[in-house]
Amino acid sequence: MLQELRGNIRVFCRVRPAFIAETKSSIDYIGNDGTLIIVDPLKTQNTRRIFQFNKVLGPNSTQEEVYKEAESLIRSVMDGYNVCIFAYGQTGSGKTYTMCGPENGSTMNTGINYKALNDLFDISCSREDLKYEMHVQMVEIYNEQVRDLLSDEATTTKYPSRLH
Ligand SMILES: Nc1ncnc2c1ncn2[C@@H]1O[C@H](COP(=O)(O)OP(=O)(O)OP(=O)(O)O)[C@@H](O)[C@H]1O
Repeated sequence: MLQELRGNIRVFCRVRPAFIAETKSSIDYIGNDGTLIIVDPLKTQNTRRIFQFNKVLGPNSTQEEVYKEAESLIRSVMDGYNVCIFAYGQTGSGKTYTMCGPENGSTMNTGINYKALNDLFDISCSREDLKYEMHVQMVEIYNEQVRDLLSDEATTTKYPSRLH
C-alpha cells in the first residue's frame, strides 16, 4: 500500500560519470526533490533545461545506492506484485552498467539484476513456510526489436517466442 501511495511508476535518472575527467560538465544542478538542470557547456547563451524525476542519482552514486531506490519495489514481488524495471538511454549512457554491472566487476558493484535476485533468493530462504518458484526474463528493445538476452542464439528473437 505504501508503494502504491508513492506511485506505481517511478522514473529515476542516473548520471554517468564523464569519460574524460576534464570535460566541462553539462550538469548544472541536481536537487534532492528530483530536479535536474542541464546546460550546454559549449554555448554561451542560456541553454538551461529543467527536468523532473522521482529522484536523480548523481555521477558519484554507487550501485548499492541505485539498488536501494528500487529495493522496496523489487521486494514487493514476494508479496505477489508484478514489477518491471527497465533502463532507457542512448548508447554508452550506462544502462548495462546499471542493470548488470561492469565487465569483470566484483560482487560489490554488480547491477540491479544481480542484487535483486540475491535479495529475492535470501527472502525466499528466510520464509520457510512458503515455496517460491522464480522465472527470469531479460530482454533488450533496440530499434523496436525485442531481443532475448538469455537466448543462446545471437540472432534477434522476437518476443514472446522464447521467454526463458
Ligand atoms: N555509473 C557508472 N560508473 C562508472 N562507469 C560507468 C557508469 N555507467 C557506465 N559506465 C561505463 O560507461 C561505459 C558505457 O556504459 P554501458 O555499456 O553500461 O552503456 P549502455 O547504455 O549499456 O550502452 P549500449 O546501449 O551501447 O549498450 C562502460 O564502459 C561502463 O563501464
